Amino acid sequence: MKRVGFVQTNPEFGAVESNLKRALDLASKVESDLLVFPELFNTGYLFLSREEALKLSEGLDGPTIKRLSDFASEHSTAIVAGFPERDGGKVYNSAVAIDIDGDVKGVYRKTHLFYEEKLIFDPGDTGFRVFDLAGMRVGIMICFDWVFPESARSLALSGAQIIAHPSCLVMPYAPKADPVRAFENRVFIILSDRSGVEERGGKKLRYHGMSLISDPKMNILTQAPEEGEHVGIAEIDPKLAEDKRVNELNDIFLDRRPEFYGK
Ligand SMILES: NC(=O)CCCC(N)=O
Repeated sequence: MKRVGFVQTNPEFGAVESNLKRALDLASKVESDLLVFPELFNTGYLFLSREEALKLSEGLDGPTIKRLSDFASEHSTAIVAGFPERDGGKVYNSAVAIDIDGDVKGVYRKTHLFYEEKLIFDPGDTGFRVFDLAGMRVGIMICFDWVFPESARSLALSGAQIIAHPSCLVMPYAPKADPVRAFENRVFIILSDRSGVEERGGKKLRYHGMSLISDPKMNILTQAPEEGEHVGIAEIDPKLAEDKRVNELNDIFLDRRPEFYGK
């Protein structure tokens, strides 16, 4: 069995140090093998320009990743966390995967940018990736990726037992949809959504929280409320995600007929 969880936070835009501190203080209250932090958890979401995103972005050798890596090795907890990633002149809406010894296994760069993110970030170029974290196969999709069924399906076909879903939900659907994505792929999903309201540059965004952990049969094992900062933990058997059978004659992956599925 493994203990996995989400850390739902309400980051203050641009206040990286205090956002990091609050998230890690919350995370240190639990014992877990894997914790998922929200999309852009260290900076906040409501960037007003690409320049602002470049200014607040960091490489894998930056201070945010260092702090997360130190936490991972001190607590033997693998981490998936969303952050604005700088790579040369590019800036991505990314999520880092860090193993229990603090080893930075890599990043996933958000494939499907939402609305004005298209004016801020470069489109992700990693494709959907599965990482070995704490002895589990963990795939990552970021927020709006969930709308495209191909995201979760690609990760499940690549062997993900768990999908980490760091998010800043401005629409209320993902907490209803993620258990379905879990069921139709027979995987666990950890939705780690931020909460709170951001108001800047004449814009206002309200986030939905409702972080959750779903098992492969659509059971919600734990869920946070819409408001506030919360850690949610569930004890799971990742191997349950390897059983894709519906009954003795049907298997959701062996029965696929991609020749009829179009592009
Ligand atoms: N940050 C995002 O990608 C928001 C996407 C829309 C939603 N699913 O709320």
